Amino acid sequence: MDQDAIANPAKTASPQVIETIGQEANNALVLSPGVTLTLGPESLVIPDQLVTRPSRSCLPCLPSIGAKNSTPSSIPYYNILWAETSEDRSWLVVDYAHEDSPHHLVVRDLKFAIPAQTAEQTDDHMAKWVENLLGRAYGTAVRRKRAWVLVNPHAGPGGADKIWDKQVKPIFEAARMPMTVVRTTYSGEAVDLAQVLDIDNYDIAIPCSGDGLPHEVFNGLAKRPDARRALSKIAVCHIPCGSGNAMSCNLYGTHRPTLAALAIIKGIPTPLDLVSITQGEERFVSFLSQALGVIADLDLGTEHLRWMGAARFTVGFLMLVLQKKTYPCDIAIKVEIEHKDSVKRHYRERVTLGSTDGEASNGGGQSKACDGTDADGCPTTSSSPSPSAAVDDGGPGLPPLKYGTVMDKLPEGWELVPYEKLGSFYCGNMAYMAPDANFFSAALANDGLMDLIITQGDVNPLKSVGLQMAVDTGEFFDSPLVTYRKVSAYRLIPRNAGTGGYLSIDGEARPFEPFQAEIHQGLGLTLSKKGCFEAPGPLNWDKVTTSERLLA
Ligand SMILES: Nc1ncnc2c1ncn2[C@@H]1O[C@H](COP(=O)(O)OP(=O)(O)OP(=O)(O)O)[C@@H](O)[C@H]1O
Repeated sequence: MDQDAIANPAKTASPQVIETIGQEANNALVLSPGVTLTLGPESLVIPDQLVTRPSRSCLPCLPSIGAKNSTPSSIPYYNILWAETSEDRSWLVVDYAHEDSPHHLVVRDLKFAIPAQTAEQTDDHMAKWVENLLGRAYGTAVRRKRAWVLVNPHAGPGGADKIWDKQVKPIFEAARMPMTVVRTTYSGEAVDLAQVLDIDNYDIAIPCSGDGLPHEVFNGLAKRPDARRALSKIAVCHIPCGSGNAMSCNLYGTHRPTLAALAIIKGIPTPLDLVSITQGEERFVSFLSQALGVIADLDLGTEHLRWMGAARFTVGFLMLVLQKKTYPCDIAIKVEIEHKDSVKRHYRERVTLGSTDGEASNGGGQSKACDGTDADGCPTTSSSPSPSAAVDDGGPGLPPLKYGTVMDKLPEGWELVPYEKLGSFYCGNMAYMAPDANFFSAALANDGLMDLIITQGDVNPLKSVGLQMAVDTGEFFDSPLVTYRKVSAYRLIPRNAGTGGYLSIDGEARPFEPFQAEIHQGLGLTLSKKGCFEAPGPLNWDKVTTSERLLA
């Protein structure tokens, strides 16, 4: 076969009717003798004749020349975005994402001609082959999800417009996703837009932003008269363009926009717990975290140090711990799992071990809130509801509040405990709060529980620094300086409310005033890679088994 024919199989002298090979009828697509596209176990195998390798660079430290235009010898199914034939079946196009550098993916087409002589069974075989390929590429993920995209041009360090245009949009286009794109023009616009969104026209919402815009989208959906349907119909996703990007880290295990885009294309629906917050007369939802104390001050109180870049957090942290700053407040907590060992056990029981590769996944869909005494030994949630609490009437709006609002009398059975020397109150719904900041390592997507961390402020500064470093090493959970509990509701009253202070909810500043929180299991919807968070879980959580065995 001459070189030209290899490059363009349509030019082969004697066109071949496409045939099948062996028993794997729909796995092989023969383009001409010896040129076969094969559906392998994990990837699409490209015949040697179509593989083009980049020329090697003269210096090992430089990328190979033409790397972007090369065709690999196989394409993992996960990277395949779409495949289709032209109407006359003379062309087959396979679109795929190719990670040609550690920093981004490039979308490219693989085009080649099918021999001219096509019979009816050829058409049929080809359609089946393409369907087979797409089936392997998408698994149970919905193809061509209809996306409502929001781009915040001011997110994080800037550049969300460019990230969207240059890196993300081409990948979504290659996956043939129908899209409506909106560029936000003012703060709060995403709330307004989500409130009136025609939810029957879309499957997913994709903020290209920090964590602020997903917070707004959840809240816009939550404000609708049909809030429950809207929140369970529209999967709120995230393209990371901010500086923290917690949502993307947890759901897709990355803060790189192109990898997040691919994870969204292949993502599977995952119910997500949402937390109702009441403050004054207001009720809104939180999907990520609530913080008061050192963490909130670091997040919101170091704006004046922004010129330092990421160093502002280190400098701000050192300033706070040297002052041994404390944040006196009163807190009533509806604790569901009190001890760290029980938290680990709860986590472990909801994690399913991958049967073949041993990979752990905290399989959210099966999880169940501890709302009664069960095998876990979880305490019962027997507190009497507050006067304004209502029985869930199954109405279309947000679920009624079991424990009323912050304006109500304290629910029966709740006790306000004084925390004179609080260092940090940090409540989380997801594990990572930023890349490499896995604060809530036992968090599950929809166990109907919030993870609550409390630390004291009057700690030796060196110990505080060590504690911060323990977040990086994964030893934070086990630190004796950390109280880690699973809770379903709480009320927090800062002592010096109204005097200025920082309260951060999903990373956004809220008035430094009393508020109450209550979780709703699986009220929201998102897409994740495996139906759970991409976080490793508490260190040594398997050791619980050993101690339990010893106890037994
Ligand atoms: N066009 C706009 N002009 C001003 N503010 C906007 C605009 N669009 C969105 N916003 C607001 O920007 C705020 C922050 O958004 P977002 O989380 O996307 O970025 P970020 O806070 O910079 O991210 P990070 O906290 O990770 O650095 C949100 O409250 C949102 O309402």
